[in-house]
Amino acid sequence: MNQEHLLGMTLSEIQNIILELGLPRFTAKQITDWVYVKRVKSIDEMTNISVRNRDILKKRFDVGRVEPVDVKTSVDGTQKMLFPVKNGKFIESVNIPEEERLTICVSSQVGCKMDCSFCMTGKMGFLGSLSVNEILNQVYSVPNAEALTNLVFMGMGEPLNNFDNVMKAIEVLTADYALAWSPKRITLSTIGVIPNLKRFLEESRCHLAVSLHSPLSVQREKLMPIEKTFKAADIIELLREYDWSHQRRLSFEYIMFDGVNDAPVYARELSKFLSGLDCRVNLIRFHKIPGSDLSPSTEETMIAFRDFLTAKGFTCTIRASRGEDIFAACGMLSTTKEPRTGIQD
Ligand SMILES: C[S@@+](CC[C@H](N)C(=O)[O-])C[C@H]1O[C@@H](n2cnc3c(N)ncnc32)[C@H](O)[C@@H]1O
Ligand code: SF4
Repeated sequence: MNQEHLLGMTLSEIQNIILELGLPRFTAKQITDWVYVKRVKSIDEMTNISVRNRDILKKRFDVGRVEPVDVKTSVDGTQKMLFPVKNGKFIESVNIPEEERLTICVSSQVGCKMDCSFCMTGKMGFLGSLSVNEILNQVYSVPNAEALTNLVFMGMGEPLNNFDNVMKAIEVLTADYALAWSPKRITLSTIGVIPNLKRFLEESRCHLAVSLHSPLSVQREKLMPIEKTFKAADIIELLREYDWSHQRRLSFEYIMFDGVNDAPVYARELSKFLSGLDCRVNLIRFHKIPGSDLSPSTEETMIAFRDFLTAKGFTCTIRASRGEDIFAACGMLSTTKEPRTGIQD
């Protein structure tokens, strides 16, 4: 039986279905409450809906919750979950505990077509986009799901290449009838697919992280083929049109590659490139991947780079690597072969 899933539907979509099925109008709100707030896994648990009406629902729908088939826990407490998705494929999600927070790093696609030279997910190629159900199932089915405080779209895939489903997932996360999260608890990371970036800025109030990695177009193009189509300079120009001085946060991610983009001249160019923008810069240690000549910068180089940008007035941090021992760190997610045999840093 190919059931449709309730998890992933907005209130108005459920209202339309309720009308179609001839059920009482208030059933829609009861369903969103059971699925999104009470977090039930089956229609039978929706005990304030009559048995007859539950039977009508069950003919076409299920809740659509899927448990991870594998959970790995890092020495630093980071957890990586492997979820099955449609067509026999798999995706990974990561839970990152830190002080008072528990952040989930969700995937938006299986693989990615953007082919950045430093990224394991990119090496998989593009195998499909996740449905709203598959995105939200990560949020509902990871261990400690009810304790999650923040969400980042930094797992597998380019979220702006799955725009409609990512935006609908954000709608559910922030809707009063569902999790009622503040959009400030959500950060979308993108390499800058400009048309959808513009829509994201206009249609959501979530934080934005832009993967920049070089202030120089020629170099960025070598690292990230997207630069041919959407130039970082045009992304910056677009971002300058928005007011970032209030609650919404803009950050730039900058992976530091030894001898490539980590010399003082790059720090100077970067500060000129971003000058006047109210933003943060996150320096990311490169997690080495098989088949790539790139290597991580040294700790001293990263500190000097950070100190330069800080002196120029930027809030600049060196992002702590989390979950490297279980291949859960940024850019290390890949589900080409399961179970994976492992790569070494
Ligand atoms: C995997 S991407 C997913 C989100 C989106 N596609 C993007 O590129 O921003 C999340 C972050 O991981 C970074 N990343 C990718 N490969 C990496 C690696 N090998 N080491 C460190 N960071 C990496 C990306 O540059 C990006 O900033
Ligand atoms: S860094 Fe992001 S956009 Fe680039 S290949 Fe990896 S997932 Fe795709």
